[in-house]
Amino acid sequence: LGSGGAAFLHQCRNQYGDAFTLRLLGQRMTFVFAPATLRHYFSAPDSQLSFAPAVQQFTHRVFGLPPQHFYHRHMTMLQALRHELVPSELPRHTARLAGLLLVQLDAWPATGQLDLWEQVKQLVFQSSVALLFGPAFLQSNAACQHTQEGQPGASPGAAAASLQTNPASPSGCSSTLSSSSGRRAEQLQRDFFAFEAGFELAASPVPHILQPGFLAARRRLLAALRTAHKLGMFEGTVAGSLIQACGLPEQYVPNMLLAVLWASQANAVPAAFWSLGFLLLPENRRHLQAVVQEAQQAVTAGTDTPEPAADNAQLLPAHRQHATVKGLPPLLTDDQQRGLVALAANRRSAAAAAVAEALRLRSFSIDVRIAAADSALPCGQAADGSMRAVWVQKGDVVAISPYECHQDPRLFQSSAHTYDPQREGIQLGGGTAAHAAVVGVNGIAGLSFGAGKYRCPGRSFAETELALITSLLLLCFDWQLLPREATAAGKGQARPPPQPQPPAAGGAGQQQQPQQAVPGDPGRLLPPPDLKKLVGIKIPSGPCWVQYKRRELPTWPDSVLSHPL
Ligand code: HEM
Repeated sequence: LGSGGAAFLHQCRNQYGDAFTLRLLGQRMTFVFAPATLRHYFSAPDSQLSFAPAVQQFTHRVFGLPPQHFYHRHMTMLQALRHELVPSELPRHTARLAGLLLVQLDAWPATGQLDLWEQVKQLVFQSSVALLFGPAFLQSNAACQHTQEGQPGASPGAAAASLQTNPASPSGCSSTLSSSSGRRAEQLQRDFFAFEAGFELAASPVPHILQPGFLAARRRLLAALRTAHKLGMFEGTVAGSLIQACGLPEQYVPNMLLAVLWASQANAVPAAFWSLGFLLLPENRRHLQAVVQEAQQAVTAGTDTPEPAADNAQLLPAHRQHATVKGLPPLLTDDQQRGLVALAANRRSAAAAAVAEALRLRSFSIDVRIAAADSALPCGQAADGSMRAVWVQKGDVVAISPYECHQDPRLFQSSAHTYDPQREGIQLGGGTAAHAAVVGVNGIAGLSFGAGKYRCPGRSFAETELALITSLLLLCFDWQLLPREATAAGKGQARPPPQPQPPAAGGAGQQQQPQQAVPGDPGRLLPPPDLKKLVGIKIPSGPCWVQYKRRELPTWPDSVLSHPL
C-alpha cells in the first residue's frame, strides 16, 4: 500500500471485489466500495462509524494536539471555521487574496521559465497563509526567530543564498516582500512542505523517530505559531477567530493552528497546480480560451462594479505599494481586480468548471472513519436478490476510495479519464449537480471535499480561491509547457528553449512513452500524480517546467483571442 498507493487499491479491488481488509502493522483497515455501503458510510451514526477517533488519533499523532483537550472542541472549531468562511464573507476574503497574489505576480519579470509546481506552492502558500493567519505571521522577524534558530546549521545568510539561487522563482527570490520578510516567508513555506511531505507516514503507526525531517519541521512551525500567538499577530484574522471560539488551553493553540494550516494548504496547493496544468495541455486549448475570455470580460466589466466596502477599499490596491518590475506597470488596475474578484465567486464560470474537473481527476484518494462497534455495513443486493453486508470489527479503520466505488460511467469509465470541464452534470436523487466532478456519492454532495457532518469547512473558500488563481494566472500571463524529458534531465539548471508541443492523441509516441494511463493527461505532458499519497488531492511526482510571458492588458495577443474555438 505504501509504495503502490491508489494503484495497489485498484488491483485489490479487481482481485477481491467490493470489500477487503488489509492489515497494516496490526491495524485492520477495511475498504468498502459498494454504493450502498457508501451511502451508509457518510450517514451512519457516530455510535457505529465515527470520524472522531480517526481525527483524534490524527490530531494527536500528527499535530500533537491531545484528544482530551480537542475532542469536545472539534465541532466548535469546525463551526467557527464555517462561520468565518460563509459565502457572504467570501468577497471580502477574495479581494484581499487577489491583492496578496498580485504582490507576488507584479514582481515577476515580463518573461521567463519556471517550475510551475514550485511556483504554485509559493503563490498559494504565501497569499493564503497571509490571508488566513495574517501577513504579520509570514513576515515578522519575531515569528520566525525560532524557526531559524531551530534549523541545524541555518543562518540568515545561508537562507538568503539559497533563495537567490532558487531556480523556480521567476523574481529570483521567494517573495517580493523586503528581503528579510521574504526569507521568513520562505522558511515557513519550506518547513510547511517538509511537514506535509512526512504527513502520511507520520499518521501511520511507523515510529516518528524514523522521521527526523518531519519532526524538525513540525517543531519549527509550532515555535513560529507560538511566538506569533504570544505577540497577538493572529488578532483580527480567521486564525484569531478560531483561537477565540475554541478556548483551548494556551499551550495547545499552536497545535490547533498547525492543523488548520495543514488543512488549508495541503489540498488547495496541488489543486491549484492541476487546475492550471490541465488547461496548458494542447488538447485543452479551447477550454483555456474560454477561461481567458471570460476573465477578460470580467476585468472589462470591473469598471462598472460598485466601489468596494470601506475596509476592502484599502485592501484592493494593496499590491500597488509593493515593488513592480522596473518599467512595467502593475498587472491589473483596481477596477480590473474587482471584476476578477466578482468572477471568482461565480460557480458557473469556465474557471470554476476547470477547477472542479481538475479536482475530479486528481482526488482518487481515500477517506477514513473508525468502526465504533462491531457491525454489519450494508453492501446492497447480490445478483440472486439476497442482501449483502460486510462485517467490521470495533476499531477497524473503514476506508472508501470514492472513485473506485462510483458506478456512474460518466465519472469512472473510459470517458471519465478524459479532461472535460463541460461534462454533463450527474443526475442525483432530487436534482442535478452542476458538475459531475464535485457530485457526491449517491446523492451526498462533495466527492473531493468529503461529506456528512465532517465535510470540509473550507470548501466554498477553496473553490473561490482556486477559480481566482486560475483566472488571474491565465489572464496575466501566456504559458507554454516545456517538454518533460528534456527538463527532467536538466532538473532546474540549464533549461531548453521552448519547443512545439507534441500532439495529444497518438502523438505521445516517440518522446513520451506512456507506461500507464494518466487520467486527464494522455500524452503525459504533465508530471504524473504521485500515487503513494493516499489522502487528499494528488501531488505531481516531479517538476513541471513552463515558459511564461506577461500579457499586455487590455490589448490581447492574437494567439489567444483569434484562435478558433
Ligand atoms: C481543494 C481544496 C480542498 C479540498 C479538496 C479539501 C478536502 C477536504 C476533505 C476531503 C476533508 C475531510 C472531510 C471528510 O472526511 O468527510 C477536509 C477537511 C478539512 N478541511 Fe478541507 N479541503 C480543501 C481546502 C480547505 C481549505 C482552504 C480549508 C481552510 C480554509 C480547509 C479546512 C479543512 C478543515 C479544518 C478540515 C478538517 C475537518 C475536521 O477536522 O473535521 N480545507 N477537507
